[in-house]
Amino acid sequence: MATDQHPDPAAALEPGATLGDIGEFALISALTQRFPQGEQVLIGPGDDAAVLRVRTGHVVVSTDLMVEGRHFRRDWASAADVGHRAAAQNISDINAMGGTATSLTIGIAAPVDLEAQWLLDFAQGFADECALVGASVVGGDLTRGDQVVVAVTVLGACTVAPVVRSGAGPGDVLAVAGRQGWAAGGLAVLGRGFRSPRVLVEAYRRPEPPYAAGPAAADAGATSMIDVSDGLLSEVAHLATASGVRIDVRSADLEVPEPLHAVAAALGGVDPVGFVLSGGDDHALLATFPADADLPEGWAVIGSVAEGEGVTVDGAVRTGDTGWTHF
Ligand SMILES: Nc1ncnc2c1ncn2[C@@H]1O[C@H](COP(=O)(O)OP(=O)(O)O)[C@@H](O)[C@H]1O
Ligand SMILES: Cc1ncc(C[n+]2csc(CCOP(=O)(O)OP(=O)(O)O)c2C)c(N)n1
Ligand SMILES: [Mg+2]
Repeated sequence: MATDQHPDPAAALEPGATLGDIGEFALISALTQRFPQGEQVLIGPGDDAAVLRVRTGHVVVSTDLMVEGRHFRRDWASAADVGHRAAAQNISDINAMGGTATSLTIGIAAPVDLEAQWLLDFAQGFADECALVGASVVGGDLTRGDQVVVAVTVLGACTVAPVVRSGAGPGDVLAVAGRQGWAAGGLAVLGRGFRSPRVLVEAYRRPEPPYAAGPAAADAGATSMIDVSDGLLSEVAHLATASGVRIDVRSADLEVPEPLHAVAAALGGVDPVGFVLSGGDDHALLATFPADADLPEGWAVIGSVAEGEGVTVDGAVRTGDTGWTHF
């Protein structure tokens, strides 16, 4: 529902045309034309704020930033990949509460000499990822910056009570859903200047969070849940701390895909399980369930919850990397 319509500059975009060539309002128009509006949207992009219809008694909200050079590199991923990732990492936080994303806003800072096509491809990737869960981009902001920075806010809804980090209890099992460690393998490969194994590089560029697994876990009685953005062990530690329990991860139960073995060998014989234990960026889900719960499809047990505190791997505290930290 854009009210400030301009001709779509993508239709006649000169090759290499920059943001400076196109101008702010034509760019906003071109961006919003890529964002279809769902039936929950009463007023979408184009006014001072969006207006949404709320179906449940509560709204789930999360926000995440992506900074060029830190979360992505334009020479390592296409604009569409970065768009997919920006949407995915936000939608995943709603998934990790057991909810479903409904609407997102997207703030973008970008250099004046950035190719306009990059921004439009980014928007298309973002919109395509949102479409996987039926969410709409309902607004945003556009400003000049020295590097590309993307700030996304996502709103969602839960049909049952949200699954928080603090509900794990002794006797529960720890389970994972989705790929874990693949993106870290891809990042390691790109960091060494290689482009294969392709499946890992693609996993880094475009994560595939298990969007159905969050609501399914909530329905199945999950006692706590979190998504893996930083690293499996550091996210398990968040569950353990918030819940006041000790969580043990059984390394033999972790799936280590074949390409990770190949990368680990190529990197001089490092332990491939390390990618799974401390890798981020895949947005797998971790949840605890009562021991007698029927785990929904896609979930696999990888550990157990006991009285105490902290995280152990095979009963021992693991020294070394547990996940990404910014400071
Ligand atoms: N600048 C901030 N102001 C307020 N709350 C914040 C800020 N940064 C992080 N938080 C909150 O701290 C919690 C942990 O943040 P974070 O580690 O980024 O979680 P996630 O991995 O789910 O994105 C979240 O509830 C988040 O909303
Ligand atoms: C170019 C590049 N270098 C390194 C990484 C790895 N990396 C950067 S931030 C991050 C953790 C997740 O980001 P964060 O901002 O902490 O997300 P949040 O936990 O708030 O969801 C990881 C694994 C990357 N994705 N891209
Ligand atoms: Mg965050």
